[in-house]
Amino acid sequence: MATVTDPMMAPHDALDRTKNSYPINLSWNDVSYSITTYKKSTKSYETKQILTTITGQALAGQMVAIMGPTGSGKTSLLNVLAMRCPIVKGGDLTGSFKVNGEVAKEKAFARLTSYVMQDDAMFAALTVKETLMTAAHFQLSSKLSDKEKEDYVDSIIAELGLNKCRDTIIGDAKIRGVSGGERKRCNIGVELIKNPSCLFLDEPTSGLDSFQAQSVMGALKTLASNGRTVVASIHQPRSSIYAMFDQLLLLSEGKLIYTGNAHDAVKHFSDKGQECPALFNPADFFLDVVSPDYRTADLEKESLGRIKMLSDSWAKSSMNVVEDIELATKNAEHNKTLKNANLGFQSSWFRQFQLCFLRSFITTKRNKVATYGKVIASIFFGLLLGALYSETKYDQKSIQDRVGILFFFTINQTFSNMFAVLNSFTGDKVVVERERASNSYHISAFYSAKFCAEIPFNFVGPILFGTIVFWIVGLGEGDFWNFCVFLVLLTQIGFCAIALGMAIAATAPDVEAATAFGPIVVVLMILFGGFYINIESLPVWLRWVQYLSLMRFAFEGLCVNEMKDLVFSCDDIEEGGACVETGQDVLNRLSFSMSVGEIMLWLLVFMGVVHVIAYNILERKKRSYQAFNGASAKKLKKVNGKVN
Ligand SMILES: Nc1ncnc2c1ncn2[C@@H]1O[C@H](COP(=O)(O)OP(=O)(O)OP(=O)(O)O)[C@@H](O)[C@H]1O
Repeated sequence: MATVTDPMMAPHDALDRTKNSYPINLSWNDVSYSITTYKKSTKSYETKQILTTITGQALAGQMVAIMGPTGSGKTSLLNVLAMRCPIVKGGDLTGSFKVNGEVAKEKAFARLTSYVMQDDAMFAALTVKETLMTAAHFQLSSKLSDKEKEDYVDSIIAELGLNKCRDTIIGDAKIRGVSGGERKRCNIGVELIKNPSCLFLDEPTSGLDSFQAQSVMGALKTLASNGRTVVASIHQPRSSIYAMFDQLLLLSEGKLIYTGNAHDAVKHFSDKGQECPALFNPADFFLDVVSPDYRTADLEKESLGRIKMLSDSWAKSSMNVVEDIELATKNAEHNKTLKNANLGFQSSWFRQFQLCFLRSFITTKRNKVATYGKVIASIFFGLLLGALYSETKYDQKSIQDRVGILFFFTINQTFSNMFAVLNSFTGDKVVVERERASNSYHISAFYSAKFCAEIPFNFVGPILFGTIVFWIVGLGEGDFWNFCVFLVLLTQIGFCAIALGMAIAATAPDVEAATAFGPIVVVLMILFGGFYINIESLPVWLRWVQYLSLMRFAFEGLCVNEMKDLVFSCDDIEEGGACVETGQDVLNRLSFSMSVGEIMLWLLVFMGVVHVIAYNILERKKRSYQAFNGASAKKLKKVNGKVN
């Protein structure tokens, strides 16, 4: 077993993963959680009671199961115990929760604990080893060598039985990767990296077959045996898994039915007249007894009556108390650790940037279809467009051709860059949320790394496309300097579009919302782009919108670069027709009056402002959690005027 420096303590305090130096004992009393919402149909406030006066404890060295039928409040209770109950409007959390007999600070507690969510949030293109190594670089002290970190990761891989798939990518619905069980174990491995003293797991066996479930729970039991506190919500454990649990907390309809020694539960139920048949899995039996049965009115009445009897009798039971004082005395020393836990980051900002950059870069690079597809499509469309506009000369017809092709460049450059980042950035946010909860990095390091990693792959295609078309069509009179300015403008437009994509992705709650909102933004920018309607023709009260349109200035920049020195022949004009003799006349007609330098500066400012907005949105989206004693219920009162 690897020995590694404890991430929370002095860097040279050796810590053996086979034992836990900082035991954590949790106790909670009368925990209730409700959500009050305003129902338009009844025009009144309704309170949904999710948890009702839950009392219990989870001690170091124990594996605790939170069981109950679906919707009984398992995840809600787990969130409360992990101090990660999301703030919901109208949410009210009351009761007390103590760590080693004392009230704990959320950040310090988060440092010593890990939470394995039900949905595995990892980068699909990274292998199991790369995923765990990245977590190790984020979570372990930078004073450890890479070799030490690798040994540590290898020990976790071995412990979780992931050796066979260590170099297989995680995968997702689109790319085939590791199996569901391996994915789940890898997710647990990520949370084990910081060597937590206490581990919360939401349905760790969901989606696993019976054998895989047994092996995952076996690994967790070993962790608990090493002095850690393991609390897991679990749906229907097989009997051998149930036998691993030391404590059982059984819920039904948000109420406590039993909490205490898991092996005494059968006797407790028997005392209440609910006899578990011989050779029956106790877990199955408990769920049968505490599940409401809505099939018929009679069955519903009978089952709800039984649940009420069981929960009422438990509420009156003398076992339904927790001794905080005893826990506090026992663990006074360890509370120093909790108070003095190092809340800072384990690696420098630059290292965080480097790791986030590498991860994003690898992710994009491994998406070969998209990467090579973009290059091939750029060459193909470049040649096609080149062929289409190859007859463009310097006559009057060519004015429309030139303006048209430049607006096409503007749309293409904005669209392709923005949409590439919309998808990838929105997907990344789920992982980022988990990593932020474990204080892995500054969000600024992630944000800037993501932007930089997007550049190379989104850069090549459009530049290739622009180069082919420029030379085939003979834009800018084939002048090399003009070509350089053209490429700089294309690059700037691409950078601005990436920034815009990041801002939309940061705002949108998910990929669907981002891809629905993205086209609306693009269409608005096209309308105010100066091609379909002259900017001088815009209603005065709407003119300000043009300053928000990337395309308006991008298009002006490309037009000015192309047109400023051009002279057009009037040979193809019919007699009496008006002739536009110079490129400057075209610019005047389009109401474009800025110089290329001014436009480049404007694009730079646009990009900077969008980045600042996007970054701030992301920064503010950090999840905050519900405090005890109804802080957010007051919020509802304030917002809506009254609470029932
Ligand atoms: N934010 C919320 N707003 C309204 N109701 C909620 C909210 N969160 C949870 N609930 C409700 O609280 C109850 C308990 O939910 P919870 O997810 O804790 O149950 P669970 O036992 O984990 O269920 P499952 O086994 O299906 O995951 C459910 O009826 C759920 O609909």
